[in-house]
This record gives sequence, structure tokens and C-alpha cells, in this order.
Amino acid sequence: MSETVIVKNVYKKYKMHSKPSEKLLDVILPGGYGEDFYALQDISFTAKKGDVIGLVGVNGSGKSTLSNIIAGVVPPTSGTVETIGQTSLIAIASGLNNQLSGRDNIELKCLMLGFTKKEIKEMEPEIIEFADIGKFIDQPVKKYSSGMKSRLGFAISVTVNPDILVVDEALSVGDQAFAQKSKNKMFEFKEKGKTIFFVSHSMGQIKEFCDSALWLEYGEIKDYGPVKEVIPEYEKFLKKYKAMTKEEQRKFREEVMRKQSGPAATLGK
Ligand SMILES: Nc1ncnc2c1ncn2[C@@H]1O[C@H](COP(=O)(O)OP(=O)(O)OP(=O)(O)O)[C@@H](O)[C@H]1O
Repeated sequence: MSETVIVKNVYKKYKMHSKPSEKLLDVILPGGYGEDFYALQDISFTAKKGDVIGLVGVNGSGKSTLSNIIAGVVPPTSGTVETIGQTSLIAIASGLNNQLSGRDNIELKCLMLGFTKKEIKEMEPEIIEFADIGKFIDQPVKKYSSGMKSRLGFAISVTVNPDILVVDEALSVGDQAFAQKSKNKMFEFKEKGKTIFFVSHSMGQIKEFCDSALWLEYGEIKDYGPVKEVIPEYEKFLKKYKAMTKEEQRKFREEVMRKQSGPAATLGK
């Protein structure tokens, strides 16, 4: 089947700052300021039409960074991401403009996705019905609860009917009825053969919904393959990881990253 997402040698570098003044120096100095930190290192993989891929990894392993890069919200520092088709990111912080009303946000987000005003007017009722936030649709988003924001974000992202969906923990928010409605929509997309990336800390959700899993370990791909093969290994690791003290977890992270720092440092990125 045809490839829809091709990720090649992707690195994402952030600068570490311990004080606001360092952030300022980073902006004004020509070479920037702060120690380099790699949230992603040399990530390469492909996904095909119909693939439903669970992104797993402990906190800070780079799942959100990779989701945002696949969705085109954040650029990689180096490397390339090719997506074939319309990509839509569903995330808790779904990039809504707080000053604008829900209705204006629908228009803005859809315009940014390349829809015409006429197309947006046609999609609007469906989005509003799915979001189910009543009269709040004409209120500024800053007055919304976090649940309402995610409902609106989710409704926009699914109604535009994307080919590639990146879902970052969105299904765990909101009330029971909305969670079920979102879940049904995701299964409908799966049936339609879309490419879906699904970030979750719930192995139950990953096993229920995904066919393959991509396991990130502090910025690198530890494993990528069928859920049945990757998740049991990840669960074994998680059991050990969760039994560690905070200090042991910190040391474990440092040890993994120390082994990784060689290639990134020599690449000079
Ligand atoms: N804008 C940023 N500036 C600096 N560091 C960042 C930035 N965004 C993410 N990071 C760092 O990159 C690493 C990966 O973060 P990311 O949020 O992608 O991980 P994650 O696997 O999604 O974690 P979680 O499960 O906790 O959401 C973390 O160490 C994080 O602190």
C-alpha cells in the first residue's frame, strides 16, 4: 500500500535555559545561547495508508515533539518529513486563538488548512454540532473550559476529513459521552483507511485501537513494529521503570542520553 508519511533523519534541537535572561541572550546573540538538547535524534520511518500507529514512551521521550513535527506545527531542526494528503493534529492544546470566538476559530483554522469561505460555511454546522458547546460558540475561546476547547479542537480536526490524523492524548479529555463520540469517529477513520498516529499513555487504548507501535526512548526510536510485538516489550520495560525511584529514573535517562550524545555532538547540529 502507498506511503503517506516519510520521515527521514529528523532531529529536533532545543536550547536549555535555566533563567529568563538566558532565553533573552539566546534570541539576541547571533549563535544563540544555552546548552543544546536533542528532543529527537535521527528519526526515520515510514507510514502507509491505513496504518494506525501508537506513539509510546515515558514522559519526555519526544512523543509530542514528533506529533507536532508530523503535523507540520513545529519544524524539525534538520531532516525531512513528507506527508501525502491533508494532515490534521488533534491535541489538547489545539492551537485555538483565545481572543476569537469559537465560530471565528473554525473559520481561521479551516482557512489555514486551505478551505474556501464557501466550503467553511458548509462545514460549520457539522463542526458546531459535533463540538456541542451550545451558545459558547459565539463567545471568545478564553471563556471556555479546557474540556470545551478540546471538544471544539477535536470537532474541527475531524470534520475537515483529513487523510493523516495525529491524535495527541485527546481522547482522554472531556466527559464520557464526548469521549465515546470521539472514539467512534476515530474508529470510523480507521475503517476508512486513513493514516493515524495516536499518542497515549494508556496501553489499553493503544492495544484496542492501534495495529503498530513506535516506541520512543529519549528522542530515539527504540522499536517500531506490530503492536503485538512492541507493546509487550514496552510493558516489561515500563514495569521496571516504574519500580525505579525518581533518582534512579533520572540516572537511567542520563545514561541513555549519554550514549546518544555522541552522534548528535559529532553531527554538530
Ligand atoms: N519548546 C521546548 N523547549 C525546550 N525543550 C522542550 C520544548 N518542548 C519539548 N521540550 C523537551 O523535549 C523533550 C521531549 O518532550 P515531549 O513533550 O515531546 O515528550 P513527550 O514524550 O510528549 O512527554 P509527555 O509524555 O510528558 O507528554 C522533553 O525533555 C521536553 O522537556
